[in-house]
Amino acid sequence: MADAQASSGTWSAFLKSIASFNGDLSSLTAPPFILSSQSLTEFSSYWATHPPLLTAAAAEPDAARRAMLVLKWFLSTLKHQYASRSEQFGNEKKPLNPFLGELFLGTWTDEAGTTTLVSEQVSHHPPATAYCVRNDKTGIQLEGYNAQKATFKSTIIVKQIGHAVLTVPVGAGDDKHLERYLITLPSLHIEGLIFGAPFVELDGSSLITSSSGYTAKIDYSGKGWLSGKKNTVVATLYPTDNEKDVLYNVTGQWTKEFEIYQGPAKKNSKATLVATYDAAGTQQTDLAVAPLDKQHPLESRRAWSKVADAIQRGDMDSVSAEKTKIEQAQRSLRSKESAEGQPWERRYFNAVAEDETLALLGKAAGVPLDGDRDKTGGLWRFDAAKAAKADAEKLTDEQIARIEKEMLGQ
Ligand SMILES: CC(C)CCC[C@@H](C)[C@H]1CC[C@H]2[C@@H]3CC=C4C[C@@H](O)CC[C@]4(C)[C@H]3CC[C@]12C
Repeated sequence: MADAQASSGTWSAFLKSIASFNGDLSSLTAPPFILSSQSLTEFSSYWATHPPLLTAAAAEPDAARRAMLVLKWFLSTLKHQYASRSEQFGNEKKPLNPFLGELFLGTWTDEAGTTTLVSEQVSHHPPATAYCVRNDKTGIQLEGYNAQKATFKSTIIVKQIGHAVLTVPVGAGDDKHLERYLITLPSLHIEGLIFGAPFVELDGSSLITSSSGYTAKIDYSGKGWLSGKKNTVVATLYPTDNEKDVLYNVTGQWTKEFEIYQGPAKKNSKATLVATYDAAGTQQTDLAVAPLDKQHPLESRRAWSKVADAIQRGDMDSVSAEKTKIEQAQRSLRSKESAEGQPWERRYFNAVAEDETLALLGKAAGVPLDGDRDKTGGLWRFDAAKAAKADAEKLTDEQIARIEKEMLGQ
């Protein structure tokens, strides 16, 4: 509390500044206690905090049940995606604004096998992060990208732009194929701003549409809405062409517990209960990240280590000095690139002209065929050949020093 007291002056100045802000979240100058030493590239890891849930659909023979398991996994990610910072620190924080080419790489190892994450900042203007999560045992893959559009109306309102695609290898023999799920993202707003303890609440709805012909529609609400409880979630799963034929429904809170029932909600009873999920009680698998000295120089924690240290120490002069080094190096690199007509080459992703999944499912999920590329810098897709090349690369000490100088101003 002493902290909040001491910074209450800066907090009201901060509130005034966001009331007149222009939609660019990275331009907000937040008071020290709200600054996170974690960059947005790290947030991609929230998609697989429970690899056994992510991969569960691969072993399920029934297509409708697979769609239900995918919905369950998606809902299980929400707590970490949207509430983990406020639960850990007592408030949401302002993440570091990634630089173009920033990477976040890691591995989960558990009963689901080995699951790897690559996350890359693929666009700077507008800022967009792309990611790919791959599981070795099942061949399940999740890829996607996202950007945010913020507005201010009593509080910070954030619309997520972008989508994710989950591919699940299913069937046997002649029927072997990849089932696809196109996933859209909920919108959110910040609550608790005037009390100096901001946290995320989800609102609106999102969809998961599958190539097997099912759609899940997920509705989000908070305190003072339908149920009056915060972090409320209600979902229905139905054949994409008949929203009235509800096969499963979900009700609960994405930070606590939710139940999955067979059939429409009006028939919910003990007898129709299919599964329950305890978000608070389910153990997550920790992501293993290489030690700093073994990381690529553009990996997030290594690249931002001086800024992060300064944030930990509360040394705001060093924070801004160290940030400026990276920002200036990035600016001169961009002008060099445009002078030479050589744009920055993404390490794991390509901006593609069109995409099969969007052609197939985009309409049902409300995702435009071009993947909103004007707002995300591209329709970004993972490139396995690039990834294999990147993973095999060995940098010499000279190369590392050069990257650190040219790209990070070190
Ligand atoms: C703390 C307040 C006062 C400052 C504003 C912080 C803003 C920039 C933060 C608060 C919550 C954050 C969001 C929380 C969770 C996610 C899900 C993740 O998959 C993509 C990024 C995204 C969508 C974050 C984007 C940045 C965000 C909107």
